[in-house]
Amino acid sequence: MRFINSSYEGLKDHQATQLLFLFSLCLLSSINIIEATVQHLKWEIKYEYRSPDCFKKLSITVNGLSPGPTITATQGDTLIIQVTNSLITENTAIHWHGIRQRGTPWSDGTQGITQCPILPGETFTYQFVVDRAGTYMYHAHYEMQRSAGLHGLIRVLVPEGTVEPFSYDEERSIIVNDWWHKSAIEQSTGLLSLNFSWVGEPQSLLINGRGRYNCSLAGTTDVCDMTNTECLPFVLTMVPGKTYRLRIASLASLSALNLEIEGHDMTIVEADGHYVDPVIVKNLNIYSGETYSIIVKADQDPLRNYWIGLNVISRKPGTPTGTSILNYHPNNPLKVPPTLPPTGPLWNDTLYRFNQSKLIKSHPDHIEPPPPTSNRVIILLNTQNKVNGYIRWSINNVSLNLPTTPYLIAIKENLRHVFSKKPALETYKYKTYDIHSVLKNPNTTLGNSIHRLKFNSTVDLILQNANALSPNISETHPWHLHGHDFWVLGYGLGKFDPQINPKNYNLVDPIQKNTVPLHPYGWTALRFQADNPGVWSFHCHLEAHFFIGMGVVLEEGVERLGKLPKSIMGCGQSKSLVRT
Ligand SMILES: O=C1O[C@H]([C@@H](O)CO)C(O)=C1O
Repeated sequence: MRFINSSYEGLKDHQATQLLFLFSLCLLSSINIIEATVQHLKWEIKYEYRSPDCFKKLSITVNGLSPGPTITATQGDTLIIQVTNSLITENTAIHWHGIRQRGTPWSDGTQGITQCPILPGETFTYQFVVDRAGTYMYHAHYEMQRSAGLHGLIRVLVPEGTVEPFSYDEERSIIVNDWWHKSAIEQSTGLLSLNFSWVGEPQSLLINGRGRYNCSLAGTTDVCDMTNTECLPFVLTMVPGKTYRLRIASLASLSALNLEIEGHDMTIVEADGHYVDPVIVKNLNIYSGETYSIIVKADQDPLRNYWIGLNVISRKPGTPTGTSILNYHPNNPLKVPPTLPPTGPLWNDTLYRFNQSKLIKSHPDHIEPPPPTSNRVIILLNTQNKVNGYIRWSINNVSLNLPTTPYLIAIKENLRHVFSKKPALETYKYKTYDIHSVLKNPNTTLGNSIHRLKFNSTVDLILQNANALSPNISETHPWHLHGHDFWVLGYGLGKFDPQINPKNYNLVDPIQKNTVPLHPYGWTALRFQADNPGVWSFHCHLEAHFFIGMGVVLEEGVERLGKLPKSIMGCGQSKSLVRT
């Protein structure tokens, strides 16, 4: 067992238990010696001025970086991440997106759900095992801090000696996201105002934290400077003839994105930590919260550079193409390609996106088939509504309002009265709902209910899209499930028919994911096993949509958990628990 920068001192009880568990694994493993590493990371979260697209703005950094440092670990490693909140006036919490947190639900990092927020000046320690190789991400899960730049990538490598079902010479990582010049606070205040103030389309698209705003639009050179080296494009250098694995993560707040590498095919080989039956595409649609690995060959004209273009899809674009340079070594990295950057597919070509979603299947040698039937089917209707004049998003006519006492603590410590159990999700009568029309009465209610799933049961979640508050608008919503992967059984356009559509589910080789798109006016059918004791949110990964209610909270097997760490407590009614 290797220890990186580690020390036993100061470990909490549950941390010690986990180490003991790792030791036992080493002892028990007489055939394969499991080499598990414990990595200690110390992070400081801070506001700092940055100019990722030439426009100077406050960004949230991790140890001075936005995007934050990439975490690289090997399957089976334990990560101990000590997060100090130096935001001065804001709380924070960090979610490890795609890591299932088996046995450590209190480290999921969802404020209001699994923990109290980390107060300014305080330090909170996350500890968890990365139990499956793949590409994941981390990001703030507090208010709208993710869109201020608190995000980064997690690479979990396969154990030494394990062969992946594809080969490459080298690998690189790419984070894509959208960027506004209005702060996250301004955006969230606008969303919570009676006179709803919507931020609109992003000013820039960033690739590895770099974009380019046309400063002549900014009106003043004080805040926008196109000679600032911070906004030089990201350059991906490739050696002619070599093959590359690109790990791509979307940390967009709002935009569905399309990534194209001019003149180069992409072979999709991994999605959300699962191997894909390889498919070749000209460009990749990627939704907020998703990760992919693609294989790209440097097999084009080595005498020139090429554009990597990032475009908004699904919403009417108001943002220029984000660009990076694919540099063929040894050309000058900043040699401008002689062509125009890719403009991507038509933004409103839903069928194109729908068909690409359907292409993603499990790799034939890595199929873990889903249970053939489920114990419970929950249809989740996605609607845009109003509550006393405020715009909200709702699921089955309830708009989620997180309680001040996190659910995990409330359930385990007998404080269940802080939230309601009703209404049960299945009681919503969606049968007569016309998904193609604007609601005549858009009023709905706020709720903080939690939905208990029978431990180890198999659950189908059917996401159903509908028209928003304006006519002829149905948005794309990427849905993310915490604590689990689900099988993607099917996508459809139109209204889900519980009698007919399940007959066409893919039960043979569905991909497993943790984030999946719900296409405009369509449905997406998922199946998962409720086998991870804890409280888990399932929500739209668009920052603004979750912020105004678009999610549900699920619970399973909490009674099986041992004592909760006191470090997650201290807010709402859990204040009294830390005093005792
Ligand atoms: O949540 C949203 O609000 C606006 C619009 O529906 C109301 O202005 C928009 O485009 C969203 O995605």
